[in-house]
Amino acid sequence: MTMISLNQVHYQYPGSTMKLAIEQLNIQHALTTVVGANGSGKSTLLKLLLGLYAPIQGTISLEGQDLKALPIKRKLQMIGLVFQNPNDQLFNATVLQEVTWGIRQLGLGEQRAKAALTQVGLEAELTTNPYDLSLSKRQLLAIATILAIDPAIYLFDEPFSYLDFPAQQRITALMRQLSETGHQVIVVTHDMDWVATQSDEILLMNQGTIQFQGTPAALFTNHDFMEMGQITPPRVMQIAKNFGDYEVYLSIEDYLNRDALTNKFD
Ligand SMILES: Nc1ncnc2c1ncn2[C@@H]1O[C@H](COP(=O)(O)OP(=O)(O)OP(=O)(O)O)[C@@H](O)[C@H]1O
Repeated sequence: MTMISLNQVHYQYPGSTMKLAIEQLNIQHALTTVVGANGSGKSTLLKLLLGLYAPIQGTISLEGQDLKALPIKRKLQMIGLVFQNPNDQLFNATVLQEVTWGIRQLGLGEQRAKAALTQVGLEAELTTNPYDLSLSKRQLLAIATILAIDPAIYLFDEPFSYLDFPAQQRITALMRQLSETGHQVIVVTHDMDWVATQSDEILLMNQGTIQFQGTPAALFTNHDFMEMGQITPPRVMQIAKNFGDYEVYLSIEDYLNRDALTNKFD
């Protein structure tokens, strides 16, 4: 797995008062989620990790190599971002051309395009114009463009906003598979049920800074952090609370096995 390190990274949009300031951060878990209130800097962090924005000061390094010193092709092979809105990512005339575009820039085998489309279930749409697809399928196509390149690090900015339920399940399974095969997956999401069940580690952002780095159980037992991030606990915890049970449950399975779980999170 690729070690991502941020050292004294500062960033500010021209003309904006929002300041991102991360003094020291190492991301080394397979599946990391980034949570926080609207405007706390989550998307900005992903764009800095992608190298789309350059820090005003400080260093972002991948496996000890300074991101800004990496040749562009190498960077594209190391890290890929699925944007929040697929319309920001798609610009070719057909689904196949869309997925082939990126791998052609990198000189990779074009057979990867069809394989990536099969992975997201779009193998029957090769000649469709991306803008004739439903928004859910368009988001799957945006994901396939990155899958075809298969970078070491996948960044997803609120990937579930446009996905229908079967597609959400498909992409969750895919992320799991990627994280289990040596990739690093970093997901920005407001879906706390998903965060609770899928995260190896959570980063909580607040006003451009990282305020918490740890496990789901540690986050969902800390009311100060939840308030800071305007986070509600997973629904299963809210339901248990209605029955007077204030324990930490990350999933329905945790709740059903609650006797066996006693003290698990202590
Ligand atoms: N291109 C930009 N120019 C100026 N300010 C920006 C720009 N993009 C974002 N900002 C500001 O930077 C701050 C952080 O934005 P960012 O999109 O990173 O937050 P976020 O945590 O991803 O929010 P959300 O959950 O709403 O997507 C916000 O105050 C936003 O208004």
